Amino acid sequence: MSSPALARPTPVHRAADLLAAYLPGSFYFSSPRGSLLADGVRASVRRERGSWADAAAGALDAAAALGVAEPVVAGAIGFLPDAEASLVIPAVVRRAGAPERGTPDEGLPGFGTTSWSVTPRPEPRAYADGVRGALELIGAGGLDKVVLARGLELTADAPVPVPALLARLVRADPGAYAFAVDVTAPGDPATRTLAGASPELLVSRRGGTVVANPLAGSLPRSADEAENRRRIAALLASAKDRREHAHVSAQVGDVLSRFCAELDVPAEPEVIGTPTMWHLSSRITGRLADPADPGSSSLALAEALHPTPAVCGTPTAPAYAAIAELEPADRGYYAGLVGWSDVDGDGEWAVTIRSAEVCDRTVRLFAGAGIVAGSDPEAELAETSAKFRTMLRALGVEAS
Ligand SMILES: C=C(O[C@@H]1C=C(C(=O)O)C=C[C@H]1O)C(=O)O
Repeated sequence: MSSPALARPTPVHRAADLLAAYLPGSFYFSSPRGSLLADGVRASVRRERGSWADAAAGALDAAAALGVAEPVVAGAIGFLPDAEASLVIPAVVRRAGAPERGTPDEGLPGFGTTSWSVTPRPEPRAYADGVRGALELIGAGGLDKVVLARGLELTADAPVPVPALLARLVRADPGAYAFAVDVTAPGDPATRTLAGASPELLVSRRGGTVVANPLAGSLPRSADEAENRRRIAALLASAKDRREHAHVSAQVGDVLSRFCAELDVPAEPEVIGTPTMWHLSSRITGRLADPADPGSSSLALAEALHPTPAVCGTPTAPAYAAIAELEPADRGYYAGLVGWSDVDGDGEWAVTIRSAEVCDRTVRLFAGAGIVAGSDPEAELAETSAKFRTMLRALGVEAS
């Protein structure tokens, strides 16, 4: 329960208006809790050493001292420990409710006339070989789970309209954590944007209440409802998927227990669906021991949790090493985190999966799958293909 001093003003904007006002260079983030659109840069958050959360707290305090009402830090952090990050204190922040569900499809911007060239990196066969390599590392001991990803590089015949892409992502799944973040790096030929619709909440914090919702253990969604019921039952009954999931919920629970006075980790996962996938899911809730501690901000919690075994593996260090050995490309912002955190420490951070980096006519995307003893290389390859569909459909590359 937040005290009156912490209460946010009622949003004055409609969710659809915020989405329509997004332009490349803005920051957009929507979730079942609400939407946020941020424009302009009051300050960039930089760190020499130490955590992003400490750097962000310093920047938020400096903005508050200058009289900025309710400053927010917003942006994304890449996968690797020393990865690139794009975190700013925006000049203007607008908030609205969650995206409305069931909006009619007319007026949905399309990519109808765009033709694409699609290059898998690596080739699907090489990915399946990588999964075999991961199974060997697991068999040798010291590694229980590793998440292996593969990439696609797409080139369109015209610049990709990121506002249309974002609108299509939100329309396809209004319950997703949808985002678009400017991640332009020095040397990029044009604005580079990370956009996506993630099903996975890394952590959210409101007052003293913390929620994390790790996912692991997946099957593609079918067009046939009877088949979907079979798949949901199969996922719940699969010992391999349960093991894959248990690594994640245990680690997330362990990390949050360091911050929480009360913590509820469900004994059993449930199944959640996206328009393209089914996932085993654990909604973990807790109450912070000391919500006033700056070390318990939503960004500090997110950094403590990242990378969970949902995107890296268990134990973390050998999983990082296995990814460096077996994945040919740097993940960039994929499998990192995206979100916002305010001056009270409240905020939301999602895992940057089902995402792509878009720069002019090129799109780079990744999808991964968790490998444990008993994983089948062909099934893992098929799982990554299914996970690509979230972005490919939104880009109009693949018919739904
Ligand atoms: C790594 C991805 O997804 C993650 C891996 C999952 C799995 O292995 O079952 C499920 C959901 C995500 O936590 C991805 O979408 O690229």
